[in-house]
Amino acid sequence: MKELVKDPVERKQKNASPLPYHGWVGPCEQVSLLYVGFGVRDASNYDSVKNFAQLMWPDGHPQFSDTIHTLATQMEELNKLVWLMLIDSYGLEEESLKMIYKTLVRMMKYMSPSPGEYKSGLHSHTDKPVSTLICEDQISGLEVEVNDNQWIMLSNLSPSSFIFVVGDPLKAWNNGRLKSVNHRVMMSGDKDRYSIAAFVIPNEGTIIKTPKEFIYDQHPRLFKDFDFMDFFHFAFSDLEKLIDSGFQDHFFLKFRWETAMEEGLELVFQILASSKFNSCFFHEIFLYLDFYN
Ligand SMILES: O=C(O)CCC(=O)C(=O)O
Ligand SMILES: [Fe+2]
Repeated sequence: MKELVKDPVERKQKNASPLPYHGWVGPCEQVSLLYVGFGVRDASNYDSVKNFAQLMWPDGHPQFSDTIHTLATQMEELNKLVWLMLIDSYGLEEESLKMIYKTLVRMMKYMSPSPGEYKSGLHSHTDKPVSTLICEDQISGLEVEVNDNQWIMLSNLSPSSFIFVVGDPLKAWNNGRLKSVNHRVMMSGDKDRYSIAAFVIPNEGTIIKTPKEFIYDQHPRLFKDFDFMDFFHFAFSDLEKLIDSGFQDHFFLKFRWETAMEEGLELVFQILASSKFNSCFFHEIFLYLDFYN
């Protein structure tokens, strides 16, 4: 990533895409003067990563391609695991959350602000992809809105922590039971922050539908079926919509990769099965969930 950021602008501009938030974004007023991000669509496919690397470096940087491809593949698996936990906790069939998608990997650098400053690195937003996994390089900065305008910073994450963020389409899928959290990046101190996020981007033509099991008298349908790509383009067509999309509220789940299988699954099942709770600590696992019932 450090090498990428040093590339000349003309080369970074080659990381372009017709899809929103898929390409290079340099420091700018709309996002943040501290933000730099690169995107690799379909990053669990080796050729996509190789194509990206060939655009960025004359020698194609095989080590970069191998690393990002491996990471993307594993993050994709981890995301599938979380989806399975969700489906299972609701007692649904796997089919109920099945879609064809690509994993978009974004590599981000947030530059440290001037001494003494506490400055935005990424404006507050909810995620438009179905779900997101984020890992960071030990420099904190990611904040979550837990109540109206009350933010908590996710700090001291272990190097093996991943943060799972529910996107607006996942909230729509389960009729608003899971909340898509409003989050942002705030920078202070003298160290730059690096993070990598894997986003689930359904293929063209995917319709997000709420299964009938989530719709009943006390919880009438909240969202119409919608075409993911239409929504995605619409959400990015105007930055204001991103900042205040009305999809606020919370669902945040952070857990250790290694423990996810054993303790994590168990715990998540238990917690999802019970309805009244706000937060819960268990070993390295932190869950922040807020159900409306
Ligand atoms: O870099 C991070 O920690 C968060 C990035 C993020 O929220 C996003 O790209 O949607
Ligand atoms: Fe985000």
